Amino acid sequence: MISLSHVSTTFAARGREPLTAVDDVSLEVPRGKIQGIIGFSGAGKSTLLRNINLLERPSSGRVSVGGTELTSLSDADLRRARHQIGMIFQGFNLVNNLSVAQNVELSLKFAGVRDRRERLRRVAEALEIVDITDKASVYPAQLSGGQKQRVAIARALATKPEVLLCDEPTSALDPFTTATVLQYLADVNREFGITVVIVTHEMEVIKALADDVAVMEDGRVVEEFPASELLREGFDPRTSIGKYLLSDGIRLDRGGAGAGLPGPGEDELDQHDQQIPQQAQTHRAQHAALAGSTGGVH
Ligand SMILES: Nc1ncnc2c1ncn2[C@@H]1O[C@H](COP(=O)(O)OP(=O)(O)OP(=O)(O)O)[C@@H](O)[C@H]1O
Repeated sequence: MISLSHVSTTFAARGREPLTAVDDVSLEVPRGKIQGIIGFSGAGKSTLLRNINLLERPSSGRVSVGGTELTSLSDADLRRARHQIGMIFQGFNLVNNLSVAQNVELSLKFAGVRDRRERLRRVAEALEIVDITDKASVYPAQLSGGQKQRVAIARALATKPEVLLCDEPTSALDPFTTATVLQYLADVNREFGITVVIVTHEMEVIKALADDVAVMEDGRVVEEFPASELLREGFDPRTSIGKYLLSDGIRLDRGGAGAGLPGPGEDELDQHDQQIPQQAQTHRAQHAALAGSTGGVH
């Protein structure tokens, strides 16, 4: 689904040595998988993530998403291709003077969805997915961090992307809210088959969510392994940061629909005003609804 081939990104700064933030990285992320990218601060994780949708154009190498080589597209074609790639950020990046619904609608306007009724229908669907319909007319300042991130997820999903890029999506959130946001990401991945790439320095997030892990250091991917290895007794990562991943963390239920969170108890989450998604019926209905309009999610 995502293929990075010998990608390097160098930042030039006047009067200073150029800095190679991403150094000859090749990485394959199969369709429907959740790829974690982990590493200490400054390792090049965010730059690599931004290389995937060419928010940061690599200095060299090739980037393909869904069989399309983005690095060879014209600007106009790249703008179109980017609609299949959603992105969420640590700081949520909502527009403060627009309501929740208007924030989500904005991404559809950018994606060229001209029919207002179609936009509103898709806004409603996207808000349903993250159970935040009741906040549609509220402004971002009136939302908690977790609610803001759920709106950001809705905004990213509204254009029906095949890929969701997540740049430290839970770093600004407390552990309860983190678990809830991760559960939504796990659900979206499972229900819609969206391929997810998540950059984080939070080892617990990787252990809870990722299928595969790439460890970055000094711009390079120094180690890759399936996340399941982290649970295997005797697993011994080669790198020091890989070893650090072995510390305990949150566990999410990645199993069947309707499953709760085995990390914080459901009671605690309910008390925390962050509802676990109604996976079973709601998502099946939404999937059918989304799949029914303009080509479907997948
Ligand atoms: N636009 C830029 N111009 C110049 N240098 C940059 C730019 N963006 C990133 N860098 C540098 O590239 C290196 C990698 O940065 P990057 O943000 O990708 O790392 P990171 O692993 O995501 O770090 P963090 O976890 O702190 O966000 C850092 O040294 C950073 O200062």
